Amino acid sequence: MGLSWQAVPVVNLELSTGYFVDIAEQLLSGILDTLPLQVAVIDQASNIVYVNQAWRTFGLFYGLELDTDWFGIAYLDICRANEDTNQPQLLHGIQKVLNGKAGQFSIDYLCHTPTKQPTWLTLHVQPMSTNLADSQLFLLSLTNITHHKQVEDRISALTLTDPLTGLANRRQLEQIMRDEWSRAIRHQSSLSVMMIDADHFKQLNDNMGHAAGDECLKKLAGILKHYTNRPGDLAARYGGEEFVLILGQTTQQEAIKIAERIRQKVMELDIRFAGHRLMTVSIGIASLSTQQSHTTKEQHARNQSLNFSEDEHLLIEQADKALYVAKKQGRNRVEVYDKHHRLTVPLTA
Ligand SMILES: Nc1nc2c(ncn2[C@@H]2O[C@H](COP(=O)(O)OP(=O)(O)OP(=O)(O)O)[C@@H](O)[C@H]2O)c(=O)[nH]1
Repeated sequence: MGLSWQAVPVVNLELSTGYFVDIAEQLLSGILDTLPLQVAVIDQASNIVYVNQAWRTFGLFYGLELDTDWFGIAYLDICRANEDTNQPQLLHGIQKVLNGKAGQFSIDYLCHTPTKQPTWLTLHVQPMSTNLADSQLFLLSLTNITHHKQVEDRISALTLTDPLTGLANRRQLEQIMRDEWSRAIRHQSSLSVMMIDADHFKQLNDNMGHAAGDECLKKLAGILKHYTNRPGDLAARYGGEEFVLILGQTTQQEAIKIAERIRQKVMELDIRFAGHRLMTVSIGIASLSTQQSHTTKEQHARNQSLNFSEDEHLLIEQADKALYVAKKQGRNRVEVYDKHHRLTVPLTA
């Protein structure tokens, strides 16, 4: 028999209770099977008592048949078998709801199926207010949020990346600098920062044109990327024709070697402008040695009011001063922050 919303109240009056329940069940399962989100009902032991069509369809990606008998399978066992990201939090959260210790639980997690691209899902579980069964039932839903996550990732890449060179932008540089600075202090390890500036770039632009200037910056960025491959390293465009490298667990001596290689590689690009002039870079280096990070850690311990956010900019400021000296000394050279102006972490009185 066909069913429409208008038809329900009219036929309702003449229906026996059993027949009405039958129609209501059809209507309900029709609604649940039409939903794009995956719905299951589980009992207190997490055993599945109902799944909708979207749930069955998603089962195909695990290599299961559409008519798989889901009933009686413990959902927590499924979670344990799939070593998805956030599995411990997922199990813990569901268990808390089943034990009545939480009113509901939601989590976003990355789900790996053997036959589908990794899929981001939001899992939501909460008790149902129903007296249909002796035991408490719980509604569990899975919503596919992969598309939203991809958009989110794209936006965050755009906000953290320089569009011309693909290197980190200043915002990302500040975040990573903060992390690497506190890591160096915590582990009393070395940390170096390098500031790199293209020489006579105004002249290069004027002579070759702005578009060619852009291409030169991209080539320079490619070299910088090559020397920042280790975890804790970052190459960032600081602005215009100025770049900053963060080199985690890198001593001053190691940073000098890297800087010299970068300087050589830029010359090997053999970009010439204004007749004969070779494109070159000037580089300033500042380093936090293991002793200095140790001292800084002690100072921090002594004085909790010391402001970390002021400290983390110190190396960039010092590298900038060293770069200024490199420019003054004639360009196409590497300078280290002056020994006589050793890294001094500000101490409050
Ligand atoms: N093509 C291009 N040029 C840029 C970009 N950003 C900054 N510049 C140019 O870089 C030049 C920097 O000039 P200056 O600050 O005078 O420095 P310089 O000519 O390199 O001189 P020194 O640093 O002293 O060697 C300016 O002409 C800017 O217009 C960019 O994204 N693309």
